[in-house]
Amino acid sequence: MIVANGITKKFGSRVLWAGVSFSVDAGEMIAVTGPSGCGKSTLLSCLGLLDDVDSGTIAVAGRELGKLRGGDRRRLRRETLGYLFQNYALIDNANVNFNLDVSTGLKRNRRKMFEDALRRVGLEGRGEEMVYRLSGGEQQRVALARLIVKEPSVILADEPTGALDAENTDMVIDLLRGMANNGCAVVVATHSKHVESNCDSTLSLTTELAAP
Ligand SMILES: Nc1ncnc2c1ncn2[C@@H]1O[C@H](COP(=O)(O)OP(=O)(O)OP(=O)(O)O)[C@@H](O)[C@H]1O
Repeated sequence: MIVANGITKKFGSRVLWAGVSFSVDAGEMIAVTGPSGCGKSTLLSCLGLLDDVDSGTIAVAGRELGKLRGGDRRRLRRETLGYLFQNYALIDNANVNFNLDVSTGLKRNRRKMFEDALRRVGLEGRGEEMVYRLSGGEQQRVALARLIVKEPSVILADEPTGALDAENTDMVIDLLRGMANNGCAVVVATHSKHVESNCDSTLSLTTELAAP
């Protein structure tokens, strides 16, 4: 589902990572680890068409990202990619259900789908609440419910358990695992050994490459 071949990313003269190759199959969940600043979030952004690598290639669902232009990039983002990033990308000034609605397209039985997703993230019956009134951890779980509704083939999760307590951390791990078991390729950037131990494999980035 994801194949990265010899990818390198620099900011100015600073090399974040160089010659990195890995693949993530459908049904697989991998952890991306490494010290703060080593480029985990940047890697997820490159996989998710939010940034570009300097060299090497990335293919997602058989499409080479560097060759995609406007409409094709948008389509891949909309139809294939699911993001669970630190700002959650929620619409604060709207209720929870509205935020789930933006990812459903033309799917039927939306109301039932939303209720089911909210139940699975422990927010049963909270669909009418305004997002700005929710806690950080609750907002993170709304973002997760949005992924459950969207059913993407690829999930890019950046420190998805950062704002959560132990119980909710396990719920997030279980849900991501469940989506992987349903055929999704899941990439999780994390500092948590617990999250890492629940993944199938680990891609470890180091800062050694960044030394001047
Ligand atoms: N657009 C940019 N321009 C210049 N430098 C950038 C840019 N984006 C990120 N960086 C730098 O690249 C480095 C890697 O950032 P990134 O957020 O990918 O690290 P990370 O491994 O996810 O860190 P953390 O674990 O702290 O979240 C940082 O030093 C950051 O300041």
